[in-house]
Amino acid sequence: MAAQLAVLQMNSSDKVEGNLIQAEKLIQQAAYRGAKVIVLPECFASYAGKDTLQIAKQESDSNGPIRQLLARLAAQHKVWLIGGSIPFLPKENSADRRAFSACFVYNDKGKELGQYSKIHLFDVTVSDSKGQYQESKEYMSGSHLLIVDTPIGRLAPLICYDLRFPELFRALINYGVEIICLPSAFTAVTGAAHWDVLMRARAIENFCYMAGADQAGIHADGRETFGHSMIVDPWGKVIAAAETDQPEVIMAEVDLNRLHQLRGRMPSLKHRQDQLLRNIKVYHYS
Ligand SMILES: O=C(O)CNC(=O)[C@H](CS)NC(=O)CCC(=O)C(=O)O
Repeated sequence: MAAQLAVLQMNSSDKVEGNLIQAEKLIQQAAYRGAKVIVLPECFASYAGKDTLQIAKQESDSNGPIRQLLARLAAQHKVWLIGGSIPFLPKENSADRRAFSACFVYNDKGKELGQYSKIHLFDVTVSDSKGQYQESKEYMSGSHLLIVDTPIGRLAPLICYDLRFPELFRALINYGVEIICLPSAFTAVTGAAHWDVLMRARAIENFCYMAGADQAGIHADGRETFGHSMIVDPWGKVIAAAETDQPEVIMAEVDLNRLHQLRGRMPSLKHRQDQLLRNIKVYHYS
């Protein structure tokens, strides 16, 4: 059964209220156009602000206003929401000074199913106006994966920089995942160099759909994100992409029959030689 998957491209500021209005408008648009699953971008509620820990504590349980809004919108529009990322600090970690960057997932009845917290943190030097990124200053790494069985397929969220770690995608494929969602805030510089290639590579090597919801444009601290939100099919074809660097809804059909047909015709996932590679002999002449 083919069904609609949507990714939202946003330009989030450091003002929560305006961002939530932007997110709600785009969710409404996507639902109106028939989306069954909607993916929000990384830091959709607040980006490049100074409120990470404050939001993380406010959202420490499902009564947090942002988590409540996502649950309400999912039920109201009867859509699954892959909730981008928000800062999150569970009560048991309340003494910590850093948060998790968490993607909360909601089914179409508004039930919060769980969250994935970003594992790989972007401590990187980029030749842009910000230069030195140190995500680990504000965030801690997550330590689990989340997989949900949705009406359009078995789906898992990862977040942004995770895209550069192919082993993480393989771990998900080993559990039968068919759609990998990537809430992101790729920098304009590294996005221009790698976003398209990495998104297509992950889709090709795992025969999965890739749904990248990216931040776009200029943000509160002057940093620029790449946009180019896109949906890539299991053959590596970009089947839907943002046409602008403005907030917009990008949608495509997911066809699981085609995904499994492709995996059958090119069973590379079955041809893996993990066992051999684990104990492989290596001859190194220098
Ligand atoms: O820190 C925050 O406030 C929110 N998090 C982000 O914007 C994160 C870390 S700075 N951005 C990325 O991970 C970009 C990855 C990327 O661009 C790449 O892998 O090339």
